[in-house]
Amino acid sequence: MNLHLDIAVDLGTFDLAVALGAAGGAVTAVLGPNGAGKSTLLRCIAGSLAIDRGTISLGGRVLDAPPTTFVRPEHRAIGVVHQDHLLFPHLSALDNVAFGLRSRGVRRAAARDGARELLDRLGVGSVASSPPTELSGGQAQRVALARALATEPDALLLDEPLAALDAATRIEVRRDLRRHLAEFAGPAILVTHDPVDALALADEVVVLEAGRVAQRGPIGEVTSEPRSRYVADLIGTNLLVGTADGTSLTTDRGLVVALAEAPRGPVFATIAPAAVALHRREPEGSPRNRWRTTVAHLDRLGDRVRVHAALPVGLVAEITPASAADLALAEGSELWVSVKATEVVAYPR
Ligand SMILES: Nc1ncnc2c1ncn2[C@@H]1O[C@H](COP(=O)(O)OP(=O)(O)OP(=O)(O)O)[C@@H](O)[C@H]1O
Repeated sequence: MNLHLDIAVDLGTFDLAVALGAAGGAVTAVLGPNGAGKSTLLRCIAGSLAIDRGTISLGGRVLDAPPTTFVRPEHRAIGVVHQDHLLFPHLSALDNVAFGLRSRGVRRAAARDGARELLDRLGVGSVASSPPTELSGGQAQRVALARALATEPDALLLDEPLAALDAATRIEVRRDLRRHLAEFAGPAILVTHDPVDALALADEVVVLEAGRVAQRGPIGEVTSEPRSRYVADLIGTNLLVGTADGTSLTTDRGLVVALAEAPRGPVFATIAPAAVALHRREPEGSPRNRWRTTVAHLDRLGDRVRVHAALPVGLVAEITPASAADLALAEGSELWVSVKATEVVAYPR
């Protein structure tokens, strides 16, 4: 059961144009900054928003293909889990899960049996008779997943399913979700802001920016060769965009960077923040890349300090608090930055 879509939607101030395929049994994470169009994409698949052009099909069945075909949301066999679970407040957890089965014509007793079994499977059987207001965030999210799975959907859509949970619950629900997604035979699309969710849960990643696919592929590939500032920021690495001539690369900010081996033409390049060395005086010896700059700002990140060099150098270095103290770094202070040519990893744009 594969999901295929190639769609265009025009919302006036925003337009979405996306093509993607998601295989049965695979989890595809959709990542992207606020306003990139992630929720709009899910609404199109779920059927709460009709597309303007293109097609959406699931298991070969066409769900939306204007102007001829539009399958209503309740006939799409797609389960949806939202960030805020959206359980019916006047129904118990059990009846929330049974509701979907009832609306598909399953008799009351059988629907409640099915719902009870699912709640047990998801580890929330003990709160079956509680109303949503008496559930913790983690319990409510498990009930919401049970409700989505109850009708045996052909595909699952999860819109930031872990975002409303506290840190400890999030880890627990993420682990359970991983297990349930592994058992799910259809395609699952997971919208998330959190690269940890994508790493833990997804097989494939699609990065959306401004309504377009900026990058896609297996998660390891996307993170090892970022092709947008959004992805580079997400994984915390330096991304250079420029043109290479075989020995060096000139960035779009006018910085010339020596390379150990270089493709020619338009390239991206990454430099790990830990590979950016800082010095109070001009470094001696081998580094071919050395620049005099100032500190634009400093961030403390766990047991590391991230030092942002001013433009046009614009690189971020990651050092220990002890080194930051040795270097007497403060915003505006002068420093030298060096990077070995072998630490610059370039790949074609
Ligand atoms: N019904 C609508 N009419 C007009 N514009 C809309 C409509 N719905 C969403 N938009 C716009 O579409 C853009 C994409 O919104 P969307 O909610 O899909 O982004 P998102 O990637 O899910 O963002 P977030 O991460 O903040 O949830 C936004 O600029 C939003 O204002």
